[in-house]
Amino acid sequence: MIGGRHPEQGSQESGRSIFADAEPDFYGQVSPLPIIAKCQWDPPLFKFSPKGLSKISLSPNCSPSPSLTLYFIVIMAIWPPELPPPANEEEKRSRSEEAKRAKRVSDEIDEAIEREKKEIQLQKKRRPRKVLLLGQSCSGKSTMMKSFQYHFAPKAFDADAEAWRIVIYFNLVRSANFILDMLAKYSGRLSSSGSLNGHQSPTGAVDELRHVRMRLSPLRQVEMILANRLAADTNARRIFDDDSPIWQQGKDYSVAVRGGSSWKSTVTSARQGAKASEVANARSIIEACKDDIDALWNDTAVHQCIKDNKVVLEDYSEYFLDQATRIGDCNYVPTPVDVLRARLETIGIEEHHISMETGEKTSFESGLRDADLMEADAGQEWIFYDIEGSRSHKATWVPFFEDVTSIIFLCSMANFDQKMPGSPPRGCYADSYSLWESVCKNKLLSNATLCLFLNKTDLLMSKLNSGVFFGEYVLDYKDKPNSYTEVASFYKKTFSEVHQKNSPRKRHLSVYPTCAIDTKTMSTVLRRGKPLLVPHLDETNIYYLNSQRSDLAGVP
Ligand SMILES: Nc1nc2c(ncn2[C@@H]2O[C@H](COP(=O)(O)OP(=O)(O)OP(=O)(O)O)[C@@H](O)[C@H]2O)c(=O)[nH]1
Ligand SMILES: [Mg+2]
Repeated sequence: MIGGRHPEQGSQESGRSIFADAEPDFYGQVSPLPIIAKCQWDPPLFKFSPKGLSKISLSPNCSPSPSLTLYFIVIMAIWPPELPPPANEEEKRSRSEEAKRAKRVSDEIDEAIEREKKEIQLQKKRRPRKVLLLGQSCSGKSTMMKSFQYHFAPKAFDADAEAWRIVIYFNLVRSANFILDMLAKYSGRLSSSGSLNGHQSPTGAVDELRHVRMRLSPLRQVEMILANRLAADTNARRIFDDDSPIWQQGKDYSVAVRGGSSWKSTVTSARQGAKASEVANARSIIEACKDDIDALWNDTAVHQCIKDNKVVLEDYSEYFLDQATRIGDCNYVPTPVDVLRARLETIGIEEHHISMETGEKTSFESGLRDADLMEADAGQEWIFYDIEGSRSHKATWVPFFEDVTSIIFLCSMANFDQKMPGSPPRGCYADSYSLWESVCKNKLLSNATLCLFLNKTDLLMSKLNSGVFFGEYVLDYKDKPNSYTEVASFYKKTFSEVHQKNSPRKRHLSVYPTCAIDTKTMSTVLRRGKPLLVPHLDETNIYYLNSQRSDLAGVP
């Protein structure tokens, strides 16, 4: 139905008609309001929408006076005029035919409007959704991206698992060698009574520990092979940090890749030749060493040494060392959690294209508000820009990302007791806080929806439970209770205030405590946008490392 009255009441008058030959782009533009009719004055000045007087819209090219506007409003209200009853049968028939024709035109216009609406919606949907991942190094950006892929593009995730296998081996071997280095450093303190730093090894023999170290010596070569395999094929860099003592920094070097996902195809493509046999060789050495790695890691003297000397292990080390026998098995196939745990440092800006396979709802687009959840089509493309942690600070890249739809900022809640290198070094909490502040106040990013993921809830919990005091490192915390709920609430409150104070415009901020390696809770966050909000935190609902450490299934 178009116009103010039904067409049967009469619609035509010579020279003027409210029935348009209305092409949707009558004014050479795609209008969000459906064009329903136009006045056929020459030149046409107005177009009307079907929803009555309130929705009359003007051609962008004309600016009529208020009296002229009023005139058209009145015309719309009274148009078309009442016609006198037909004088004879022929006139009645002709009017009826005219009405039918008008109805046909009306229906065609309705259909065109509907088509136009659908097309616009489709175009909006087809546009790739762009998400910027920001945060300190090691805050979990790449892991969050993998988690998104795991939930919404599972086939692509599975296809990548083979490439991650090499990273997993590398992480395991690197961790074992790190422990060996630490023991070498403290071997001077191996006392004649057979104890390490005064702590008796459960085997009762430090000699046995020495033998284990000797049997694990081929792992040096394996580490080099895997590092070269990952690095050489991928323009990667190996970072040698000679100045930092490895037993404190946990990083004598790390391996990183550049350039999105291309490294995965290069790593998996070489199935034959020298490189493939090198990797096969490395695998059999790992298999031969797996029980010794396990024995080393389960030696209480090793753990005591870590504790006494405040040695910081990489986040992934405990997990992979716990899983040494499984990973070392010749039939080992990486699990999703193994892939999420695998660590490969990002260099520069990585662009990841993820094509939605499930067509499920995701909460990412809308700033995680329930009301706006997006029903994505299968095939919907997402582009994640994963920015290297240290680069996140230098906002030179910002102008390239003005059109991103969402920003996900990851703040690790577990590194508050560590220091960022630099001169002078500053605490990781302060560093993340200032990075967040600069993201919030950036005008060029002000149109993007903002999500803050307070990540590594599991590590925060185990750290607080082990007796590390948050208030000792973050003075603003004062003497509040050293509990997970209080600390997480503190993070939420202070970071929300920073956003409120600095955002160039009023916008919604969603804050979520997350554990990026936990597939179950991440499913809730990513799919429903309704995870465990900090004010209502229930500690029992949050996954944390239990005594077995490898059990990830304990999330209710
Ligand atoms: N325990 C635990 N580990 C996590 C969590 N999130 C990430 N990790 C681990 O932390 C390590 C670093 O995560 P990444 O995702 O590589 O960090 P990133 O922010 O991309 O770091 P850069 O690439 O250096 O900028 C990986 O080993 C992850 O498996 C978490 O919530 N809990
Ligand atoms: Mg990364």
